[in-house]
Amino acid sequence: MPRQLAQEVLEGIEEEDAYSHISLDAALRRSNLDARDRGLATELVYGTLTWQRSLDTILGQFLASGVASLDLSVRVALRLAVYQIVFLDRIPPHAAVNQAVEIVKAGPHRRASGLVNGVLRNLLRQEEPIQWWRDEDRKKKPSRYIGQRYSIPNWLGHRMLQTWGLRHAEAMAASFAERPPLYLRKIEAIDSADESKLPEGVSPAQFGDHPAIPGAYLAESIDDTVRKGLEQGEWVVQDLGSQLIGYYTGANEGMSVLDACAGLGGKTLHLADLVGQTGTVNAVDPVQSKLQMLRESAEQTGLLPRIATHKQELQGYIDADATRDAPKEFDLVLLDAPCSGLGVIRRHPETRWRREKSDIIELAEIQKKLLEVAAGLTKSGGILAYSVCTFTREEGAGQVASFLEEHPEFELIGPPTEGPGAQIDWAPYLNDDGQLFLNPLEHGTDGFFAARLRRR
Ligand SMILES: C[S@@+](CC[C@H](N)C(=O)[O-])C[C@H]1O[C@@H](n2cnc3c(N)ncnc32)[C@H](O)[C@@H]1O
Repeated sequence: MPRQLAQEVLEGIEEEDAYSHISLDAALRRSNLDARDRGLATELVYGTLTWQRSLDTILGQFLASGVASLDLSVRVALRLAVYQIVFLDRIPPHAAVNQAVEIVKAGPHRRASGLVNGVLRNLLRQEEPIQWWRDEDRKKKPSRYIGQRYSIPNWLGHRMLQTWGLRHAEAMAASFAERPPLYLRKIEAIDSADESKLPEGVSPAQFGDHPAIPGAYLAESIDDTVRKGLEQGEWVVQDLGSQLIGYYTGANEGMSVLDACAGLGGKTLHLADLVGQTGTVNAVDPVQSKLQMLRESAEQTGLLPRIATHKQELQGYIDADATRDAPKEFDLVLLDAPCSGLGVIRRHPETRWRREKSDIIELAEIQKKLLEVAAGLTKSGGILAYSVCTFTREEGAGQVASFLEEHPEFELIGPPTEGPGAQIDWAPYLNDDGQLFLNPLEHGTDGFFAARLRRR
């Protein structure tokens, strides 16, 4: 059953451009799989999507006409089986082959089951170690080498190479292919570090021997106790990097905050926590379904009274009818801008195959426009915090540098020295300019960039 579920989810992702986390969540909710099988189905979906390029290279060695010529359901069944055979060691290879053959027999292309059986049996018969990259490319064609070995497009390999050099780029690319840890945030736990009541398998999140991040916890899995805590709104699932952005903004008791691109509200809830009962958070996003989910989580966690939502493009927030009476100047504006999302490809592996090089330029243009609007909504003496979940310079440090050139009324400042964010030892997370740079290799978090600007 878990393989069948993974097959259906993967077909949907490719056929309908669906998002992996949304499709998988929905399929798991419809199924009656137990915790172990849910774990396997999740591993199969994310692993197969992440390693798709490598799986296709391996399959190409056994298919005269290549992988692209196969029908979708056959291609997916083969990828799933190869992922289990080559990348997982707890599944007997023959079980993976038999399941793939059964899945194809039950599908629309049952005549291809012989081909599937033949290809996979040939793979099992292979005596040399399976390799999906060429060692000699490391020196001669390093972008291709990184792309092939770590299953990313060559252009992305090239980007990483330009940013970090070969050795570091390789380590980064490897870390981007790993499964991300599960982080939780305890609601209203900013000042409490009561570890005695933690459920089993949940421990405070910290970097090396630096002090633990208040309210942040690492969980081995979502067991019944954690699930209950999530349902009762005591915890939320939130990556540690995203939690650090909340603290980095400098949000503090009593502030009026604008969360200019609120989305599902991961950061909105944290900001609402940080501003306390006397503060407010206005959350803007053009997508109604996201704001609806934001409101549901805010209700569940008891934070809704501090939050106002506005279904609006930020550009329209300033003068639209719907927001005529809403505040137009804030102590703190967080612009968590739409971006290429290359820092979160562990969680959304399909991004690797959907993003194109040209997207980065287009997104940087959008971010530039949004920054202009966000700046206009920041009070004199107030803070404009800018963040993206990617590592490209155009969308991060480069974007901020060109904003500062055109806006002498803003200055770049380091991490907060007051309020809850001042409790954090920021040294391990900052670049030379005091901007936040987080990544899975060094910090175990998703990849984020953030900068804090003060209106003079
Ligand atoms: C990076 S996501 C935000 C993630 C969110 N802050 C969180 O922590 O969960 C960017 C969001 O910007 C929204 N967006 C896109 N264009 C926008 C615009 N013109 N004005 C405001 N929000 C916009 C998207 O709908 C998306 O939800």
